[in-house]
Amino acid sequence: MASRRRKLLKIIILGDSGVGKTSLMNQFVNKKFSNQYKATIGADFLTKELQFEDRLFTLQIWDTAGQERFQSLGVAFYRGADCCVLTYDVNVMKSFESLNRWREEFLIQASPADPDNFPFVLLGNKIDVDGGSGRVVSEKKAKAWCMSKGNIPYFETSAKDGTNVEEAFQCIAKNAIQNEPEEETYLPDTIDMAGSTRPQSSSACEC
Ligand SMILES: Nc1nc2c(ncn2[C@@H]2O[C@H](COP(=O)(O)OP(=O)(O)OP(=O)(O)O)[C@@H](O)[C@H]2O)c(=O)[nH]1
Repeated sequence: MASRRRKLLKIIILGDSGVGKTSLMNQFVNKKFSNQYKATIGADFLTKELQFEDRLFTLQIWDTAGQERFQSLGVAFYRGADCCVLTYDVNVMKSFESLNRWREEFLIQASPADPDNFPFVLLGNKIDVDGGSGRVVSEKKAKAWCMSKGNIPYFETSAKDGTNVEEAFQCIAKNAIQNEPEEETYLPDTIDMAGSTRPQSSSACEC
């Protein structure tokens, strides 16, 4: 039987410590959420398969450490990324103010061929907290920032109740697919990736 090949898409999630990067990834891949906080050390990834227009893809989603003392990622880690997900907490102004730094850091480390057109997606997380009464970053302010950076797609999410998580990752996948060059990285169908989960299928979005 002919082996079908899956194209590998590398997604990197960046943002301040505690904004919910790990939780967003777990909600998307495993449909699970935990209230407990466990700091990410270095980076960790989960994978998920998806089908888009008759082609199979494997999303390799890298969750990185927000805490400076746990950041130990070199240039090699960032290279080859197909989409970068910037994340902040809508209830914490400092996490929003850090976005410029995270974006710059990514562009320096990954040095994409066309930095002006590299796909970023912004997630404003924890919109569920206190029914939204404690938020300090308005949607308008976040969208203005996105516009100033070349119209980055923006989603307001809750990793806790799942609001917009599927939609956001569909958009992330679509942007990653569009960014992937003709020379593609493929995975054989039989590969067993350490640390990965058994993914579910889904299709990409219109974003
Ligand atoms: N209410 C609420 N809590 C959340 C949400 N997302 C994450 N949390 C909580 O926020 C805390 C931090 O979440 P993490 O996902 O570990 O944050 P992180 O950005 O990965 O943190 P680092 O590993 O330090 O970079 C945990 O206690 C989560 O349960 C959300 O959407 N709503």
